[in-house]
Amino acid sequence: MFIELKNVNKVISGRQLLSQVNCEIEAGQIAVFEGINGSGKTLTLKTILGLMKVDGEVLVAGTQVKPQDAYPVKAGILIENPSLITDFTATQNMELLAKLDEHISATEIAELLKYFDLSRFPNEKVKKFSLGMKQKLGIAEAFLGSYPLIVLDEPTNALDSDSIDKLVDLIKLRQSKGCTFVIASHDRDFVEQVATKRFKVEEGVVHEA
Ligand SMILES: Nc1ncnc2c1ncn2[C@@H]1O[C@H](COP(=O)(O)OP(=O)(O)OP(=O)(O)O)[C@@H](O)[C@H]1O
Repeated sequence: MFIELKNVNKVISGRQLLSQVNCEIEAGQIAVFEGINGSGKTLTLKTILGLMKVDGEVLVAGTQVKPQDAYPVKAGILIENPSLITDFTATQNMELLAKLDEHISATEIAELLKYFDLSRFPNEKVKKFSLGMKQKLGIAEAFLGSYPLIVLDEPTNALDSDSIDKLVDLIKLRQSKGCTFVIASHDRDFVEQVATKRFKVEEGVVHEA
């Protein structure tokens, strides 16, 4: 099993935000967590990535996830709003992220930016970008480095339908090369197109759909 959550609980200020979560995701799956706003999708993704301390056990690629580590799980990540430096251009943002991994080449950066139609304004700072352009840059960053795991929180937010089609194609291409995806989304059309495994999240309870 590539990802395992065993009896995971999270309580903040007396509120049970994740309740006895058990789930298993095999390598190469596109696992989608669905649920209404505030149901616990983002918290589940953060748990998998070790971005939040929880009670219970979290395993990724057979290793216990330790939130106290600097970079607990190596993955491509788009979680909540893309964390972009708005005074940088798209390329500069990608180059900054690429510093984490010596294998990332300038060609890979250029190809991803071109794929998401972000190379038309090479000197434009991100602060001038539209919401959709920022979202696409956040997605491009998540695909950078070809990590075996990519985690995307509401990736279709602010995207036009052509961009969603491109995202779907790229997810499927990477899956065909063995990448595992964990996605939170309430975009039903998108979920129908990509999901190979679906989980419903309701008030912090996760069950397989
Ligand atoms: N740090 C925190 N402290 C207290 N409550 C929190 C914290 N983080 C999240 N919550 C609460 O936990 C619940 C689940 O949050 P989560 O962000 O996982 O929702 P979600 O399913 O991703 O929703 P959305 O679709 O709106 O993104 C929400 O009620 C939220 O208010």
